[in-house]
Amino acid sequence: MEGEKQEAIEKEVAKVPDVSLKELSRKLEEFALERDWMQFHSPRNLLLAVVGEVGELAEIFMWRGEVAKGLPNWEESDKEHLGEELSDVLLYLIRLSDICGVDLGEAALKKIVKNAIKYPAKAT
Ligand SMILES: Nc1ccn([C@H]2C[C@H](O)[C@@H](COP(=O)(O)OP(=O)(O)OP(=O)(O)O)O2)c(=O)n1
Repeated sequence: MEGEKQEAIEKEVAKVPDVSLKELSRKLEEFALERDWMQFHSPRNLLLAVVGEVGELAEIFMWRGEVAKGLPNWEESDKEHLGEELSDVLLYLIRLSDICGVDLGEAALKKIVKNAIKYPAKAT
C-alpha cells in the first residue's frame, strides 16, 4: 500500500484508541447505509460471509505446519494480511449479530459467566 494511504489509515485509527463492539457496529451500519448495501445484509448472506472469511483466514495458516505463538518468523506483510482476515471475520460477525437483533457484547459477557459456572477453576 502506498505511504500516503497508509498514513491516512493510521491517522483515522489513532482517533479511536480503544474501540468497542458498539462503535464498530455503528461504523459498519453507516458503511452499509452509505452504499445502499443494507439490502444485501440479510442474516443468511452475512452468515455465508462469516464462513467465507473464516475460510480465507484458514488459508493463511494452510500448509505452514505448526506456528509459534506471536508468529516470530512471519513477514510483516503476512501479519498484516492475518489482521485483515481476522477483522473481516469479526466485522461480519458483528453485522450478523446486529441484523439478528443480538447484542454481541452483552451475549459474550453472559457466555463468559456461564463458562465459568460450567468449568469452575480448581480451588488451590
Ligand atoms: N456487501 C459487503 C461487502 C463487503 N463488506 C465489508 C465487510 C468486510 O470487512 C469487507 C469484505 O470485503 P471483500 O468482500 O472485498 O473481501 P476481502 O477484503 O477479504 O477481499 P478479497 O476477498 O479480495 O481478499 O468489506 C460489507 O460490509 N458488505
